[in-house]
Amino acid sequence: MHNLWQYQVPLQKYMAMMDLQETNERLFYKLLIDNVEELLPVVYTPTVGEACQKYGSIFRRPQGLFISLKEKGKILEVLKNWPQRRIQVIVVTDGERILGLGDLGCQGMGIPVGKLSLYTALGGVRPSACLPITIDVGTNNEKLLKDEFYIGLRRRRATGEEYDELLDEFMTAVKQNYGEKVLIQFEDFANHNAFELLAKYGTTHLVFNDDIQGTASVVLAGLIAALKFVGGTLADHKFLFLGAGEAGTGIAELIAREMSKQTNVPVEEARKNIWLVDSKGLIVNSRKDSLQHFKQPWAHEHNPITELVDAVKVIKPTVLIGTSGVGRTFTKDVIKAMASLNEKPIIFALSNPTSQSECTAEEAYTWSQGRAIFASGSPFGLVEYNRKTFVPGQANNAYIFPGFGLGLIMSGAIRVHDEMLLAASEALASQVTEENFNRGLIYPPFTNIRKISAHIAANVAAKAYELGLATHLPQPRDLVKYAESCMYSPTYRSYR
Ligand SMILES: NC(=O)C1=CN([C@@H]2O[C@H](COP(=O)(O)OP(=O)(O)OC[C@H]3O[C@@H](n4cnc5c(N)ncnc54)[C@H](OP(=O)(O)O)[C@@H]3O)[C@@H](O)[C@H]2O)C=CC1
Ligand SMILES: CC(=O)C(=O)O
Ligand SMILES: [Mg+2]
Repeated sequence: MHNLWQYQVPLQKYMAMMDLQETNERLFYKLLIDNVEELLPVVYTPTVGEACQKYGSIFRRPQGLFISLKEKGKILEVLKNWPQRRIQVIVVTDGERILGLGDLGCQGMGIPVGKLSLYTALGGVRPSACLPITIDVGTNNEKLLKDEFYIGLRRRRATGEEYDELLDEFMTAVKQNYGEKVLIQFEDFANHNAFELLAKYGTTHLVFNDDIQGTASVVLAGLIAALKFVGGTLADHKFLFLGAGEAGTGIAELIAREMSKQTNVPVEEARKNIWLVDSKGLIVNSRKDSLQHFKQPWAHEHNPITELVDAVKVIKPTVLIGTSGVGRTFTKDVIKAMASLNEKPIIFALSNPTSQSECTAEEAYTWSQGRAIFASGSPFGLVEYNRKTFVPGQANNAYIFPGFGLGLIMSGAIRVHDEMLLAASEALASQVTEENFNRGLIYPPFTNIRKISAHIAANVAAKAYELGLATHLPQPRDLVKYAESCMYSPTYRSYR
């Protein structure tokens, strides 16, 4: 830590951490686990975003496997080049939607690398069982195509059949090489591929889309905890989203399912409490014909509204969630409108990295006169307002996927089921202690994350057994203890 503190610039700290991961993996994980709150923003959002943007010029060595269009027909051979054989989790991206930073092509590799280091540090999956993969089908980022340090194919993105065939060969090769119990986490694909990949491979492979499913689970947990402060059940609340893509519609659907479960109303009915705004305005029935399929369930009967602030005033949400990838879109007028409608407005600005956050923590607290229940995707520090200290929450899927993955691995699950996402949410929400609530927290601190992950893993595994999707039999009696016993720990022996 003393060495790291020599660096002032976050990107330099990131590079120092990546060097450490390469040269002394155990120390890297020991450091990350023991200093998780300080180092998460270094190896993960926001710094990993900058690292991806500059990946070509800070490149030292490949940290994961690159599979490009040039390897078509040989993907199985490429997989066999990876030195580790017993892989349990693959995080794969094609780099088209890296955080809220857009198409970063092959430079998106920073994301699978970062996510997998959290699988180990936060969820205890062995580092050697983790495989980061970037599929290089080109990039439409003109700046990168002209950048002399760009590390990927210099061509525009493959689409249609060319893309589908490469992905299909990849998915088949993974199953052939590692069996059906390897977890494939799709990460930061653009939504025109993400939903289809999940639907296509969800019935044949153990796949999980972190942006759609992991985000939904973490936000639902935060909302369940937030109800302690605002009162009522989910069904008593009205939700408005800015952004109707993977994160937005994924969260909306899980909330609707939980509502439907709690109140015994059909999910179609529950959806009516949830409204979404995209780049063209409120999603309403009159737009139905031109909407992508994942937006269709949210096209309710209403007049068109283009401005968010007007949508807030008319829809009167109690919860406002930002999943637009565009920074500073929760303006003073928007937050003030939320605060005039609600005693305690729930405001989540989920877009990453910090530059893309819909508002800052300080803005949310000051513009709501200290009444907002606020969480963001990237971390914000404490905020002082009116002689009170506010602790913003971090609603990031990093709370969920490490424990979720561990639960799948330890039960030998062969498919992911939506019920498991609800199980993960409930486990996370249950880990918020009375003491946390007294400090105004809706998420437990990351310092306890390994214990939290063990609880999430246990709940997810229990669901896998209940649904008959687990293959590791018999079911262990104490799943939390079993989860803890499965976790990799970078311990140092004492020779004294
Ligand atoms: N906190 C967390 O754990 C997570 C955060 N995220 C963050 O969420 C953001 C979005 O990700 P994702 O859902 O995958 O991206 P998508 O591209 O799938 O969706 C983005 C959505 O935002 C809409 N949008 C874009 N610009 C505007 C605007 N100016 N006003 C209103 N709506 C707008 C788009 O509209 P249209 O459809 O019309 O183009 C689209 O519906 C990213 O920044 C990402 O980092 C994602 C996953 C997890
Ligand atoms: C956190 C995350 O997965 C994202 O911003 O895409
Ligand atoms: Mg992501």
